[in-house]
Formats: sequence, C-alpha cells, structure tokens
Amino acid sequence: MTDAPFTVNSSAPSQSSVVLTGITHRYGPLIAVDGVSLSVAPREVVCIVGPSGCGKSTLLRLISGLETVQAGTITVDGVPLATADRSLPPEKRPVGMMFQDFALFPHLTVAGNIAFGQTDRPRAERKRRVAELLETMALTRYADAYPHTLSGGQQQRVALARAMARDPKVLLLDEPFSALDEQLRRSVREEVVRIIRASGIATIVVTHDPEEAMEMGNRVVVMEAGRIVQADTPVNLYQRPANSFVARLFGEVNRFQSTVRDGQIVTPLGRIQAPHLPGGTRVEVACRVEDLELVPLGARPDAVPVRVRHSSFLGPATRVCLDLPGGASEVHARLPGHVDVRAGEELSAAMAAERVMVFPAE
Ligand SMILES: Nc1ncnc2c1ncn2[C@@H]1O[C@H](COP(=O)(O)OP(=O)(O)OP(=O)(O)O)[C@@H](O)[C@H]1O
Repeated sequence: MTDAPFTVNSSAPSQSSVVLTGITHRYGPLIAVDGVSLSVAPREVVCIVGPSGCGKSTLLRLISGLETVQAGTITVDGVPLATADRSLPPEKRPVGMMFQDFALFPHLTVAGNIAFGQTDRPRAERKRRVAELLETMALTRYADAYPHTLSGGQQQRVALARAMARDPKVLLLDEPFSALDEQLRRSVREEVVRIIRASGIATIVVTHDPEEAMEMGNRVVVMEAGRIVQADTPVNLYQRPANSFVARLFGEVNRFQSTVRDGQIVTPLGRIQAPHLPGGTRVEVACRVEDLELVPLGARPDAVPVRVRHSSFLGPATRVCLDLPGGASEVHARLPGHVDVRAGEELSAAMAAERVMVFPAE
C-alpha cells in the first residue's frame, strides 16, 4: 500500500532562476491564484497542469508582466520583477513568452517576426541573432516567407524563436501545442523540448494535458482552484499522488469510499491492511485500472469474483468493464495488448496490494 504524502514540495533543488513567493491574484471577488510559491532552476522545464480555470495562465501572465502583481513577489536570478508595490514593465523583463495561437505578425516575414522586439540591439547583432535562431530552428530557408505559407509545426518554431530572440532567462509557453493536430503535436513537442533543453533557459509550460506535462517536464506542478496541490517529478506524481485529484489526473482509477476498522479497510475488491490508521477514519481507496489484476475464476483466494460487462480493444491495451458481485457497481481494468474476454465471462479480480492508494475521504 502506498502512503499518500500530504506535503507540497514546490521548490526547485538549487540556484533557482525564477522564484514566485506567496502570489495571490484576484479578479474582483474571484481568487484566481491563491498563495502560490514556486521556484524554477536554470535548465529546468517545469510544466503546470490543471483543469480549465485553475489559474495556470494567470500565473504566466503575472510573470510576464501582462498582469499586475497584487500580493507576493516574483524574482529572476534574485532580481525582483514584481512586488505589490513595484513592477518592471513587460518589455524590461528577461522573459520570453509563446502563446497558444503563436500570435505571429502576418505582415512580417519569418525573419521579421523573430527580429521583432529586439530594437534595443545594434542592427548587426540583431541580424546575427536572427540568423542563429533560424538555423537552430531549421528555418533558414523560410527566412523571407510569410507565416501563412508555413505549416503549423514551422509556425510553432518561428514563435519559439521569437520568444528566445532576446535571450530571456525565463521562457513561458502557454498551451504551446494546442493549435496543432494530434500527429504533428508529438513530433513538434519533441523538437521544442530538444531546443529548449539545449538552450538551458528555465522554462515554464502551461498545459491541460497531463501526458504532455509528464513528457516535457523535469517537474510537474499540479494546480487546482488557484493552488499548487503537488509539485514533483512525473514518477512521484504517478506513484505517490498527494490526493485523489492528482491520482485521477494521471490516469483512470477505481475508487471506493470506506472506513478503517481494526487496522483494515474493506472494499468491494478485498481487504487492505492499514495498521497505522486509527479506527473510524473515513478513507478513499484508489486503484489504477492497470493495477487491477484479472485471473481465472477461483485462481486466487484473495481475488473477488467479477463478471465482464464489455471490453474494448484500444491497440496497446484492452479495457475491460466488470460488474462486481450483486451488480451494484462496476470497476475497470486495463490489460496490456489484446486480451480476449467476452461479455458475461466470469473472472476473479484483485488489486495489486503494493500499488493501492489510500487518501483521506474528501
Ligand atoms: N481578465 C479576467 N477577468 C476576470 N476573470 C478572469 C480573467 N482572467 C481569468 N479570469 C478567471 O480566473 C480564473 C483563472 O483563469 P486562468 O485563465 O488563469 O485559468 P487557466 O487554468 O489558465 O484556464 P484555461 O486552461 O481554461 O486557460 C478563471 O476562473 C477565469 O475565469
């Protein structure tokens, strides 16, 4: 059984580049960001993930200066960018931002788009930087093309080049791949991550896609209702989620409400040992669908008889919907590959005990 940790670790290991401390932001009566503290180290890619409206974009807008800080502080390399009293204008911040619709200027060429905003640099230096970025992004031969003549992936790289053109200390990417179709998204994502990692710029990516967050981030920050619920490595988020919300964000789970009695928790899928929890504690037991084991009926004494309601072949896995005894509720299992089970078939199901999660009942 996994003990769910309730602490929130949102600090980067060392030498933080971006540090947010106690950021709270309201829109009228609505608290969009609620006491967020977060550090991102140089070379680190941190992904912020959470449902629509949880405050992800507001956080990015506060760092970039598009929104004024009301409470808390934001520093980059120890230099304050914004407090409730003082604020650097967006153009003075060492921050590059890329938006979900790329926001390229249609009347400027690719080179013109990348050069935009570098007016504080001598012309020769600006040209050199644009040429360098065109090469990094494999866009040199499109330098004089206009954005509408480029593919989605190419436009994406122009937008990234523009965000990187002023050599920012921090890159902010807001839903960077949502305008791309599914097939293109994966390859462009890999490309973008490679470029970002090679640049060494501390990067914050906002996404609502947990898989994207896990794939891109050294650390993933989960937000819910304006707060950080957990900030951790993808492995820890999956294996030791702080609560049921985080567990469900990173995969489908079977959930049961129960109460601890005599150091045990009884669920429809068997008993779980919980010697450290006081009797009477209300808990939620969660078991990922891939951690529900199916064996022939009667093959294991600790398994519970179930009846297949239906199954779906998904390519890499087969998802099986099962009725529990009495038909009162259903559970789901996800088995690797193609598994030939038929509706009505009787099997036994058991939770992989070492991976069952127990949370305080919500
Ligand atoms: N300018 C604004 N005025 C009033 N309310 C706003 C404003 N911008 C955002 N909000 C509200 O603040 C909350 C947080 O919004 P935010 O855009 O930061 O969330 P999000 O997590 O980025 O959502 P999404 O994934 O849908 O973009 C939401 O309830 C939103 O409706």
